[in-house]
Amino acid sequence: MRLELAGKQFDGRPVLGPITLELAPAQRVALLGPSGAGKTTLMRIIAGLDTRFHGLRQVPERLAMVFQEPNLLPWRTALQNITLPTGTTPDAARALLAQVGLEGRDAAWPRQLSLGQQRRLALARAFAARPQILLMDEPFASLDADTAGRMLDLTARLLDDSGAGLVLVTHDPSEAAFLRAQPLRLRGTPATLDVGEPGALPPHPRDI
Ligand SMILES: Nc1ncnc2c1ncn2[C@@H]1O[C@H](COP(=O)(O)OP(=O)(O)OP(=O)(O)O)[C@@H](O)[C@H]1O
Repeated sequence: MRLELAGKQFDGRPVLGPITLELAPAQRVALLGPSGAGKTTLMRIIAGLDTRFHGLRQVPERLAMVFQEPNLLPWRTALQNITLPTGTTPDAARALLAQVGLEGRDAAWPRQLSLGQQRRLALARAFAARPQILLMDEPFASLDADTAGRMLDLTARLLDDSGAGLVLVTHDPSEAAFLRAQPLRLRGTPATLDVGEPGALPPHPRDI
């Protein structure tokens, strides 16, 4: 993936300055920075949800996104929430449900699931799309510590198994460290990316 952003404005107000972000296959990065810095704006540009920017965007064919809100289809079962948007088979979807701790909940409606379970379902749906890069915008926010910890474990395992790359938006550097994502800080107005110390890149899981 390669993004060469010349800049991004909202109503004439510059929010993001020149930013170049390149991700090798399976590379993991975390976008950090204070509230309002432009993390979600940058993520939406990477995801292709915001095309009103100056610059160049090259992304692989399969991207999947996990938001803070699970964004499930309310009138579809847990299983259908995986199979319908991704085209994956019911058997593969059941296997993913089991991996995220929702074994046997195929027929549950989203409203019958807790927020933590809904988020795990959204995570299963994202991995069902067999993404080359997973985009996550504060996926562990507003969960209790236990549930957030379990989601982090699960995400780490699914990333290791799939070899997908990661762009994570978070306020919490420890989440980035846990997922072995290189911390990138958005600083200034308009914001640019500070890639930190050279050599700060954590080892790739396959190299450990
Ligand atoms: N649709 C929009 N229209 C106008 N301004 C916007 C829009 N979306 C975001 N902004 C502005 O762009 C700036 C960056 O917002 P953004 O949501 O990207 O920040 P963030 O770093 O993700 O913040 P947080 O950590 O609080 O989620 C903010 O000043 C925000 O007010």
